[in-house]
Amino acid sequence: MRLIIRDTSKDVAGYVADYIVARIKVFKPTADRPFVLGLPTGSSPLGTYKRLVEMHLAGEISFKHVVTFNMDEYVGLPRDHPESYHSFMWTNLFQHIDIPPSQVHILDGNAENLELECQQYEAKIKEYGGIELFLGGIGPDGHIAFNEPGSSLSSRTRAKTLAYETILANSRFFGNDITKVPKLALTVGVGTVMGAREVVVIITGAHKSLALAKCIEEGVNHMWTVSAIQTHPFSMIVCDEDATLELHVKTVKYFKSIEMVQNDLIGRERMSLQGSITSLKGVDKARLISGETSPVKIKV
Ligand SMILES: N[C@@H]1[C@@H](O)[C@H](O)[C@@H](COP(=O)(O)O)O[C@@H]1O
Repeated sequence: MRLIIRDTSKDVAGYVADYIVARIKVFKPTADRPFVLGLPTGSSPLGTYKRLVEMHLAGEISFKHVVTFNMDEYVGLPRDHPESYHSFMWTNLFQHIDIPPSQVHILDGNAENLELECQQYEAKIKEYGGIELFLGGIGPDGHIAFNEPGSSLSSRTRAKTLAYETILANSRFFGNDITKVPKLALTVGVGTVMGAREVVVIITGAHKSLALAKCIEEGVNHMWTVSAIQTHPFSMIVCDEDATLELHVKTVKYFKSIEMVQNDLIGRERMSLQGSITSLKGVDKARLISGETSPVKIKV
């Protein structure tokens, strides 16, 4: 797992958007072989979505051959409610880009049979050959999607009762009235997220610093479900300085030094390639294009 630390949440958004765009470009998606992207809601990805829209409008990226699967949705909230995750995604991303609506997948929290809805969602992901890159955010209690503390780390898409802390945190979107926050949600499981070929998690703000520390400095633990990322073969957390407050200085220095060494390798790789990156493939190439990681694999 890599930890990328940027000064501000805006820098984090820029980094993540550039990275996703580079990954899509290198993948060269087609109608028959689309790029399958997992997406979160919340304030964490907002800056990234804004930047993705800007890049699309500037003609730098097309989403025509991108298929998306969102992480979660409230149960019982009308689809057109301003706080439904359907509304969130269309308002902040989908309506501004060229993704065909048929390629957008969001769980239906109003489905008659919620269990069947979840099973079909998993089946659909499988049908597309799995998720190429799952982008996530976390709650202050370290939950990913709506996988609240105590969720099984091998869980799949299902209905979940929300933790009181999450209801409280999300009440800010419902006029600070906790009675208006749905208490149940449909969510992909920790196992669904970790089943993606790559996982990228955004963690910003001092209120997430304890979760970040638990996630990377302690063991894999169902009380901090995002910590399952430690078992993923290809993952990255992108955080801001504020989120590092609870980390040991040694941890911060370690991950910064790894990035420094990698940047140095990128420089050398670029020189030896003399501007050509044609010999590189897939993710290695994306990481080189995004300008932040090296095509040379380093065990971290
Ligand atoms: N289900 C969502 C999560 O997917 C999200 O990561 C979390 C954090 O939201 P924010 O980014 O606004 O802090 O909120 C909700 O609980």
